[in-house]
Amino acid sequence: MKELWTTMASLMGVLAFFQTLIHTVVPPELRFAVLKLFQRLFNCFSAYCYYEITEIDGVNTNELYNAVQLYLSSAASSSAFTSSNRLSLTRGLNSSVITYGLANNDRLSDVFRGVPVVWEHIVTPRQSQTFSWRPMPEEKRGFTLRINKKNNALLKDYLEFITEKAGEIRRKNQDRLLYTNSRGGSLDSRGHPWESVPFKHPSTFDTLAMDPMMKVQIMCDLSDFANGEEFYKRTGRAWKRGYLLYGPPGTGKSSMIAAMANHLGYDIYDLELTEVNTNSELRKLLMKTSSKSIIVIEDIDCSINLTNRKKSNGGSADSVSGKRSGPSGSPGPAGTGPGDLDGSGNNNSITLSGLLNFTDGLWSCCGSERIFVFTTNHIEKLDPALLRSGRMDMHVFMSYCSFPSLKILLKNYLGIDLVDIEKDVLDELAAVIDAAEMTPADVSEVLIKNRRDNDRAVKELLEALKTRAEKKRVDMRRRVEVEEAEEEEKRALDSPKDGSGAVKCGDDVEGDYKKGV
Ligand SMILES: Nc1ncnc2c1ncn2[C@@H]1O[C@H](COP(=O)(O)OP(=O)(O)OP(=O)(O)O)[C@@H](O)[C@H]1O
Ligand SMILES: [Mg+2]
Repeated sequence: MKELWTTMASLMGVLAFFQTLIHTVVPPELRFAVLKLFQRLFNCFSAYCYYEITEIDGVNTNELYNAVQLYLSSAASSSAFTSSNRLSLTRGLNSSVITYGLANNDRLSDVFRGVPVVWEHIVTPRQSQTFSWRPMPEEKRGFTLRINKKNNALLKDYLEFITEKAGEIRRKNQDRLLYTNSRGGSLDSRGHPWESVPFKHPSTFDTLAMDPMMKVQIMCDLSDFANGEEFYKRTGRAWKRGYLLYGPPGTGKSSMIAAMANHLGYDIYDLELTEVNTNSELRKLLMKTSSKSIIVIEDIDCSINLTNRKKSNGGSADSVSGKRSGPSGSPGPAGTGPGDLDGSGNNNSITLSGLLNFTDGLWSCCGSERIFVFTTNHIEKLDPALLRSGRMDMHVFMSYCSFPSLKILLKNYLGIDLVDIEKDVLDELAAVIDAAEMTPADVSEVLIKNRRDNDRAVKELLEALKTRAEKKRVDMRRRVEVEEAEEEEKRALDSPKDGSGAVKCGDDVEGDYKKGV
């Protein structure tokens, strides 16, 4: 230890000597050049390479600086780093997360693929304010990366790794945004058609009550999609995916969308189709969405006149205006038909074809990594073109509360497992749950109301399920009786009085019709 201190003292002495020498011997105008020369000499003999990443690159913000800052901020609190004692703390706009940062002129060590590197945050006062169209910060900030020369080949990969990590952190730290086009076609001061608010829906796949197998399947599908950049590139497919969620009201379709957004860290664009007037307006909205987002159209059957396309195929509606589908007159995306309005901007109303182009056509690929989600309570009302395979990649039926779903709701709302419930009560629940056809929303309601007393909550739920199942049974019996009576009546009307049933030649059919028979 003593030897180390002695060596350090000698080195400091030598350094001080050279500094004084330079100051006395070298004229001031040459000092900078001499120092540079010394630095070059030092670099020649040094085992390290140094890279500077400044905050401002000319007059533009250096994205790499921001990425490094974010990366180091997350890593600063991690034990993988030989961390310094001084860290700066910040909280960004729209964020509820506090981030750590490397304090001014401080250092951090990192290891990438087994290679140690050192980062230094250099902050110096800006000497002269050069002319610039935008105000420059008073301090010059930058990171210096020190890496061993023999590991220099790793630099590109390391910086790519940092950029990717920074993107992840940014998405995690920043609250999701929920966009809406409720202003109709009007733009804000920045020419943006979407309005946004922070999205703080707490729904996750853990809180979502649905068939566990289906849940896992959807989660895997989403993860594959988010990590599938290479796959989509290789196969020449646009990096987008469509989900159609259908089922009765209160079965969790909207909750599922929130869970998807929270799972992937994507923003949501809630597209109000009734506020969109033309196909071209729809296209403009699409162009202004960012990647890594979910574009949602809720209750698609109520949002658009779905007979529109059929009419246009028949040549009655669209053929009047003589519009064709593709830019070269070809049909748009498969199944859009000759009446397709491709969003040429001349239509005075939005059509199903315009919507199909929105999700499938060339314009759907402006930007990437986007998910389209449509929801409906009435899948039978949707145009087959919207349902045909390949249009919506996954059709997800959100069903009434099943036994596995009930298990999740009991855990979420009451904090109990099935083993905590008496065996005969559990058997009764299992026996009645499917017949009751109660939605998860209804079940949640009963559990919320009685959540102070778990036994009471389960009892009330059982009662509600039994009542509902009985009502369903009675309704069903009544419906069957009515149907049987109608059938009987129809049969009686159909059976001819003379027993033959055939209309004889010369019968005055038209006369009977006129008489109102
Ligand atoms: N599958 C579910 N898992 C957990 N909670 C659910 C589920 N379904 C419904 N809920 C609860 O019921 C409420 C209403 O659900 P949600 O809005 O997601 O239903 P929906 O299917 O979108 O209904 P609608 O068709 O009327 O839009 C939610 O706030 C949630 O608390
Ligand atoms: Mg909904």
